[in-house]
Amino acid sequence: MAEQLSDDEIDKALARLGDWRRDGDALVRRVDLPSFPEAVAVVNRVAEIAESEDHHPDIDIRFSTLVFRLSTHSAGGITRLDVTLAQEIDNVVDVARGQ
Ligand SMILES: C[C@H](O)[C@H](O)[C@H]1CNC2=NC(N)=NC(=O)C2=N1
Repeated sequence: MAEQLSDDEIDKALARLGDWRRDGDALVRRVDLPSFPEAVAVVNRVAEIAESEDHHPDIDIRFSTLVFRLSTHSAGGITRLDVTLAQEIDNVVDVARGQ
């Protein structure tokens, strides 16, 4: 089972994950997409990745704005699984934006 990262390890991960912040026991990123269908397409792609890894984000969908919250429930905090998923979400968002 993945273990909680230390505060220092989380800070180092956040330095690489520029669009993410820490909120207590979770990594959080807000993403603004141009439209609702594009936001849902990002959610669907992230859902595929989450299923394949058996590691699932909390996702808030409000029109074309998404907020992802990543935490490892079984560990009670942030683990390497959350850092990996954050990077993968960044990749999905970049592709959706054509970057
Ligand atoms: C049984 C299943 O493997 C577990 O419930 C998985 C599913 N997805 C999960 N997702 C997250 N974010 N944390 C978990 O601890 C977790 N556990």
